[in-house]
Amino acid sequence: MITFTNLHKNYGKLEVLKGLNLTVSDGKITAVLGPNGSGKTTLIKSFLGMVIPSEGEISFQEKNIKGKWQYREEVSYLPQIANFPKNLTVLELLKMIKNLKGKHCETDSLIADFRLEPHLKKSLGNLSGGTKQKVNIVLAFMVDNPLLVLDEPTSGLDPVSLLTLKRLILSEKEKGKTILITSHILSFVEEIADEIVFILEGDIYFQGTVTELLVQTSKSNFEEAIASLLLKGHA
Ligand SMILES: Nc1ncnc2c1ncn2[C@@H]1O[C@H](COP(=O)(O)OP(=O)(O)OP(=O)(O)O)[C@@H](O)[C@H]1O
Repeated sequence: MITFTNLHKNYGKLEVLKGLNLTVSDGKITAVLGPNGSGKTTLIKSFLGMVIPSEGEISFQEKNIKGKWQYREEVSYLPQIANFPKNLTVLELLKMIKNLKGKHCETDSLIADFRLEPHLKKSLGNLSGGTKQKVNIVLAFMVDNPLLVLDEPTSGLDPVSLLTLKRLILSEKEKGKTILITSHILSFVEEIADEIVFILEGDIYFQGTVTELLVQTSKSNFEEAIASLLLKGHA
């Protein structure tokens, strides 16, 4: 379980998170939604220790994470933007990361699932955006960790790869893992998420299931329900 309590984050004068309170339950897929710039990545990076909150507390499995790093060994993270070294090949990068992890890493099935074999000997700098994202996905899923934090994993993927990713995430959930995800692909979120968290104006504007969101917004479909939340933010 991850708990954010009274989380504030300012970048200079810009107040991004304004006393946010959120609990992310174990064994569920929780999707964090919100307009561009609402603070989704900031929230995720605060949990990972990559952004230092201005105020507030974050705990993981009931322990405050402040100043700690060991908990990160239980977390697999897919960053929104992967900055790969351009001159390495895909295979070289995978080998390097496997060595650094020092844990068992399972890449063969992921490479096959995402049809990456033809790209293994290519330099990362020469890959298309979608293929780079597939490498990013392999890196995030290759270690068997109980918590997966996925920042825009759908970015640039074609429909077949999107389906492969969806199946992969659901199979990880079946193993009892906790998945925290951001995505702007609403059909994807609607299909996989157990819990929707909508961030607006620096705080949680809605938290609940898709069905609860439809009831609260009096809309008949998920897209319209999200649009109505977004429009409130622009009102
Ligand atoms: N290191 C930084 N320094 C200054 N401002 C930042 C920094 N990181 C993020 N911001 C600003 O904080 C706000 C929230 O950014 P964040 O990336 O968390 O949003 P997001 O909800 O993930 O957006 P998107 O949907 O576009 O990915 C934005 O206005 C962004 O420009």
